[in-house]
Amino acid sequence: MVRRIPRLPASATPALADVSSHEAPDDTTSLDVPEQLLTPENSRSETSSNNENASTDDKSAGRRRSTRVARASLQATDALPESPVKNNEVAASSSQAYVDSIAKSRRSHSSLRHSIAVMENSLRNGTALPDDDTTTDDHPMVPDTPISNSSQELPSTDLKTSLQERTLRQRVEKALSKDEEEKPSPKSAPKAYSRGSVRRSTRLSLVEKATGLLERSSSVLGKRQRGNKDVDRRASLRPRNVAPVEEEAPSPAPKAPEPKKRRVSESDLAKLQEKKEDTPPATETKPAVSQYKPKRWLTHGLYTGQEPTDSPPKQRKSKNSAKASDTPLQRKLLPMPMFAGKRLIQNGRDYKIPFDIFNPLPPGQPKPDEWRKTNKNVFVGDAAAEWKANKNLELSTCMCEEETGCDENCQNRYMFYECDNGNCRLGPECGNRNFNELKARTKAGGKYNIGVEVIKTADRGYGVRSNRSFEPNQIIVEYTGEIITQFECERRMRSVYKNNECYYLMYFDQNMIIDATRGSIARFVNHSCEPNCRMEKWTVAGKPRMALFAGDRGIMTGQELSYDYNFDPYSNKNVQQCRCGAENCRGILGPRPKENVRPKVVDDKSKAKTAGTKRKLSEADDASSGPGKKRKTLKPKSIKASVKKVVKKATTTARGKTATKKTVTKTTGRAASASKKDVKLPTVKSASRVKATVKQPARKNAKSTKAAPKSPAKSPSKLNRPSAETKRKILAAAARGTGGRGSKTTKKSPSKPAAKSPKKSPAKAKAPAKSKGLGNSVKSAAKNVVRAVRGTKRPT
Ligand SMILES: C[S@@+](CC[C@H](N)C(=O)[O-])C[C@H]1O[C@@H](n2cnc3c(N)ncnc32)[C@H](O)[C@@H]1O
Repeated sequence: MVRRIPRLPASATPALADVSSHEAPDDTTSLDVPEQLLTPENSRSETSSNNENASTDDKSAGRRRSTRVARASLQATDALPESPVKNNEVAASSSQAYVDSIAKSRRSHSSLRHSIAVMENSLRNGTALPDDDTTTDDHPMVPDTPISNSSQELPSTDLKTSLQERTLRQRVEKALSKDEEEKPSPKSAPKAYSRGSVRRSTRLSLVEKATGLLERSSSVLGKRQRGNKDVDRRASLRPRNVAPVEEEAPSPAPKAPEPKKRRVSESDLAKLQEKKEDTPPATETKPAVSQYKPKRWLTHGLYTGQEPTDSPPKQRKSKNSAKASDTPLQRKLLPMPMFAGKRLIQNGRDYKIPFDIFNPLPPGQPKPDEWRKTNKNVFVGDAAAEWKANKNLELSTCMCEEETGCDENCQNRYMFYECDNGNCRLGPECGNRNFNELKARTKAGGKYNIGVEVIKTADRGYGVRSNRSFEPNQIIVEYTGEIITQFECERRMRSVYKNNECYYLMYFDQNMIIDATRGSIARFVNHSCEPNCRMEKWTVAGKPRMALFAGDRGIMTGQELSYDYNFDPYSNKNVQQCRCGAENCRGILGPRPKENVRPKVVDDKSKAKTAGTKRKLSEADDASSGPGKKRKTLKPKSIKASVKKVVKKATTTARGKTATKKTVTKTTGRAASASKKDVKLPTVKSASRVKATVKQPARKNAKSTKAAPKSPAKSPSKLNRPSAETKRKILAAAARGTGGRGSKTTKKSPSKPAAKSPKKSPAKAKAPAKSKGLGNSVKSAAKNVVRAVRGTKRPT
C-alpha cells in the first residue's frame, strides 16, 4: 500500500516543514533528501531552527514540535548509532558512494533496499535524484521488499532499463556481500539473512517487521551457535541466497586398512577340517531360539479376603520361597466375588446359584447303625462253589469302529456286556465301560466322585440322594452285597430277618441272591413308580454285577434316587403300600402292570433287568420253579383289592380272629402252599358248633366234612350226595349230550337206547342246576363258617 506524502511548498510554515522532515523514519533516509539534501549546515540550521522555533514559537506549537523533535531525534539516534552527518557527506558525493556509505553506516537491510530503490528510480528517470514518485518509498508503510519495489515499477519500462536495473542491483548486492565477507561480525548475520531475498507481506507494519527481523536474527544466531542447525530447516524457511553452511563433520579416526581377503583353496579347507578334528569338541552353542515366557496366571491380588494369611501377596515365587515360608499354600478354589468376598465370608448371605453343582449335605446326617458297608460282592457259604459249578461263561466281542465308538449299536452293550481290552479293541474311545469308570471314581474318592448320600425320608425310612449331577444313563453306584444261595436266603429269612420290616434281597444270577444287608449304599435306594434311575445287571469280565444307572433324563443335584423295584411279592402277605408320591403310583410295591412291560424286541434287556427285581422270602420258594415258569401278573385293581383283603385279614388276625377265606391271589408252586399255610381255619371247637349248619359242601373242607356226616339226616341241605339212581340218570344224560364222555358212556351202556333221551333231557337240564347249587352251597357254607367262627369268638 503506497501512501504518498505531498511535497510541501517552500512557503510552508517551518513548523510543518520540520514536521515532514522529522517524521521521516530514521531507518530510511528521507526522500526529500534530493531537494533538501542533508548537509552539516542544513542539519545544523534545521536543528537550530527547531531549537529556535522551540524557543520563539508559541508555547503550544513549540511544545508540540519539541515533542516531535525529541521523538524524531531519539529515533534517529537509536537507529543511527553513527553520525548521520558523515553519512550525508558520503551520500552527497555520488550515488555509489552513497549506497556504500549507507551500507557501511547503517548495516541495515531496509536502508540498503531503499538506496537501491532510489538508484533504480534515478536511473529510470535519468536523473540522479528521485522524482516525486520516490516519496512513496520514504513512507514507513511502504514495503521495501523487491516485490513491493517491483510493483512500483512502471509497466512501460523498456528492456534496456530493466537490464540496467538488474545489473545495478547485482552489483550492489555483490558489493554488499563483499563487504560482509570482509567484515564478519555478529551483527552481519541478520543482514545476511535479510538481504533482500525474503519476501514479506506488504501489510506488515514496521513494528512487526522489526520484531520479525530481531527474532530471526536472534534465532539464526542462536542456531548458529548451536551448530548451524538452520541448515536443516525447511527450504521454504531458509534464506534463499544464503547457501546452507556445510557442517564440518568430525573426521573419523583413520581406520586400519582391511586385510585383503584370501582366496580359500581346497587345501586350506582340508587343513581347517583337520584342525577342527584335532581340537576337542567345544560346547555346542545352541542356536538362539526365541523362548517365550510361560504365561503366568494371577493367583491373588484381584480379590479381597481370600488369602489365609496377612502376608502381602507375592507375585513371583523364588525356588526356595515355598520351602522357606511357613505360610500355608494358597487355595486353589475359585475365590469369592470381588470386593464383597470378605464381607460375605464374615456376614454370610443367602443366594441361589443358577444351576446345580456339587452340593453335599452337611455332616451329622442320621445313619443306620446296622448297616455294614461293602463295595464288593462277597460269596458266602456254598455260593462260590455253586457259582463255579454252574458257571456258563458267555463270550461276546464287539465289532465297533473307532469312528462310531461303542454306541447303542455296540453288540456288547446290547447284551449288557461291558467292554474291556479282551472283548473290545477300541480302548479309551470305547463308550461301554461303565463299571470301569465307576471304579476310577471310587478309587479317586471324595464326595463328588461318589456322588450319592444317605438321607432320612419322611415315610419310607432311609433313602439316597445325589449330591451332584449325573448324565443320562450314567452309572451311579453299584449294588453289592453278599451273594448267597437260595437255601441260605431262606434260612436267613426265617431266622435272622424274621422281624425285619425292610429286606435287602435281590435276585442276582444263577438262582443266587444278593443280600445287601451288608452291602453298598445302593441298598437304601427306594422304590418309585415313576423312577429316575434303573437297576441293571451287567456282565463284567465274565461276572455279573448290578448297578444303578441314571435314567434318560439324567439326575440333578439333590434329587432322591429311585428305581422301580418291580417288586414281586409272591404272597399278599408281603405286599406293601407304596408312598412314592408319583402321579401314576400303583399303590403297592408290586410289579408293573402288563401294559408297561417292554415289548418282545427288548426281551433280552428286560430279562437282564428283571433279573434285578426285588424279592423277599417267598422268592426263594418260587425260585425252585425255575425262571421259565409263567406267573400270573396281577392287575392294579385286583392287587388293590387283594391288598384290602390282606389288610383286613391282618387286622382280624391281630384281633385274634381267624381268617375264613383263602387269599384271593392266585399263586403257584410253593408260594401257593405258603399262602395255604397262612390261612388259619377255624378251630375244632368252633367246627363242632358248625356241625349242625355245615352240611354237604363242607366236605371239600376236611374239617367241615367231618362234621357233615355226623348229622346228614338232620341237615336239610341240598348238598346231600346224589342217590345211585340219580347218578345213573346224570351219567346217561351226559352220555347223550356230550361227545367224548357221551360216546364213552354210550360205549359203556350201548344197551340204553336213544328213546331215553327225551326223558333224560330234563335230567340234563338238572345237572347244571345242581352244579350251580353246589357253588352256591359252597359260598353259603363259607359264610356260615365265618358266622360260626364269629359266633364262637363272641362269648356272649
Ligand atoms: C431296600 S429297602 C430301601 C431302604 C429302606 N427305605 C430303608 O430304610 O432301609 C426297601 C424297603 O424300603 C421301603 N420302601 C422303599 N420304597 C418305598 C416306597 N415307595 N413306599 C413305601 N416304602 C418303601 C419298604 O419298606 C421296602 O421294603
